[in-house]
Amino acid sequence: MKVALVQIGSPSTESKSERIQRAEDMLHDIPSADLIVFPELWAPGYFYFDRYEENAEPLEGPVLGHARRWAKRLSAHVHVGSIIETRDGQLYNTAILLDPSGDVVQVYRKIHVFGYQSREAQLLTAGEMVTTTGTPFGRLSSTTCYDLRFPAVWEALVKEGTDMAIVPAAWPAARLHHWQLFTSVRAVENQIYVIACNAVGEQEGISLPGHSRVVDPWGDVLFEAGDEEGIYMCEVNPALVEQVRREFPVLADRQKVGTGTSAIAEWSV
Ligand SMILES: O=C(O)CCC(=O)C(=O)O
Repeated sequence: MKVALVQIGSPSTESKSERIQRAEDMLHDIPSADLIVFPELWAPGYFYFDRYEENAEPLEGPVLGHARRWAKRLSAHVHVGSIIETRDGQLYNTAILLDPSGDVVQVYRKIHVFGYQSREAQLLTAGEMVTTTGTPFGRLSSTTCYDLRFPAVWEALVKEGTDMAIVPAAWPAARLHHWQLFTSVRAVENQIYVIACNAVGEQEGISLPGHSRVVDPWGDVLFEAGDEEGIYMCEVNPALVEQVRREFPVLADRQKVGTGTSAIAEWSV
């Protein structure tokens, strides 16, 4: 399975529609890919909070319209990263996966909206559900950026049978080491592929480092980009998930863990 990571920047000098057009140009002659992945909110730019309202779009908006064409032309699954979705009077950070016919096969609304040096949590409504989708490469799920820090999301994904988690992100350079740590840890603890595509460049004085990564279920980093914009290819073996779980069946040993005074009382008698 060939994965293409579209590590695109969102400079303030470019409008959303210009950026979508530039993404189309970047995709023009990429090598053949089975799955193409974009970063979080790449079209509007994650850190342009003052423009969230004007750059919001319904699910069937310009990003999805273009991505449908890309999926069909390139015969690939396309994960559009995420859009600012306007829905029933609320705004969401919504990730979308398309199949090679251009049909939407997954919608995920970011659960952990971010509030540290970010207005996302103030402006957007949090989603509530994880979803997984069957594909020829196994079950695929989405989790977005800050969700990486919350193991409960990942446990839920594994319960749903996920083999590969796609993580679009706008993760700042100031915490690059956390990005590298969490993308690796989530792959190892859940024995899944983590396919994580980060933004690059600068937005409102925040530096975004790229370093998009693909980590396999054994924790080997198959690919890590630098901080340059570009499309990066990585080969993935979907059969490895089953193999790692069979050889080292750690997930079967997960236990419910008690908390609180009753657990202490039981332990002390
Ligand atoms: O958790 C972090 O450090 C970064 C999160 C973030 O930037 C986001 O969720 O967009």
